Amino acid sequence: MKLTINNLTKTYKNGVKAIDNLNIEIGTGMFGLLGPNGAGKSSLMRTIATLQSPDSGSIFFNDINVLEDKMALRKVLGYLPQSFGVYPKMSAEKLLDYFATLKGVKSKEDRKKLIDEVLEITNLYEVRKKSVSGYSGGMKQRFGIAQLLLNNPKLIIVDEPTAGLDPAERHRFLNILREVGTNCTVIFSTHIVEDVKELCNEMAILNGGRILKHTTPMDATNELEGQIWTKTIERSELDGIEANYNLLSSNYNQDNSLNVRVYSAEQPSDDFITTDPQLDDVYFIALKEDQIETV
Ligand SMILES: Nc1ncnc2c1ncn2[C@@H]1O[C@H](COP(=O)(O)OP(=O)(O)OP(=O)(O)O)[C@@H](O)[C@H]1O
Repeated sequence: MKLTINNLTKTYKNGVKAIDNLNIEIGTGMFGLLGPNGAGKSSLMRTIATLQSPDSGSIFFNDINVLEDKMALRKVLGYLPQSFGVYPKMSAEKLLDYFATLKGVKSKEDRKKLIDEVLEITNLYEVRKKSVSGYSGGMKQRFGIAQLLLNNPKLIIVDEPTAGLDPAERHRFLNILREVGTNCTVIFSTHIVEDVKELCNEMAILNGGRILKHTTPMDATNELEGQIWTKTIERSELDGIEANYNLLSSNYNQDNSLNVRVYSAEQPSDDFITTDPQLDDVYFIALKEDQIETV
């Protein structure tokens, strides 16, 4: 399985360049697309999902020319948008039956088998008779996965699916995605670094419509070994640290002191100690370096 994107560019009518000459290759497995608000994640995903056209560039999924043959891609695509809109007052079972009919599953028996299967996978079987409009946020997201599984997709695109979920629901959702993502390409967008760490074997950091880094979570953190330094400071010292060092993040402790994390090839000063690099560090470094370059 291979998704290949070359020189993709999209500028909206208001002049915002949401995708800027983007090139990437994505293989089988869970791929995390990490980026801040407005980075272009949804624009990229909608373009891959054939819901909007780019200005230029090409997208291939295996041998399907996505921009030329939208229908061929749609047959193998499962897409969960950022917001699904309002669900009708219909049970999950009935709504899935409606979607399966739309997707061309003609036999009632086949539909029943398929629907039971996707309800089991998404842990919704017990609540299949309940109205989807009354589901919690997490259940709705799992229902979104159930509906996209109906056509046995080879390419699954999920746009910020964990936004707004409580920790238990988020966990349940990620576990389901992990299960369905073993034999296909799953592109998963998020601004939560932890999601990528937990779920993805490959990742890219996106900002300003460009790929800043394409890596694996493990390689990315290994690369920073020995270059992340920490110390505990008082709140009043923070401005000085920010002015003198490459500050990545600061977190409050219970006693209102702060733990700061600094990026430096050498020990910044005697009172800093090295610490294990985290994926957050990778993300902050990529965004900082991009900021410096674009200034
Ligand atoms: N239909 C549109 N018309 C004009 N500008 C748009 C449109 N959709 C998105 N944009 C702009 O394009 C840029 C990229 O937006 P996009 O929604 O793709 O980013 P994102 O990474 O998904 O952000 P978020 O995490 O906030 O959803 C932003 O500046 C956004 O305001």
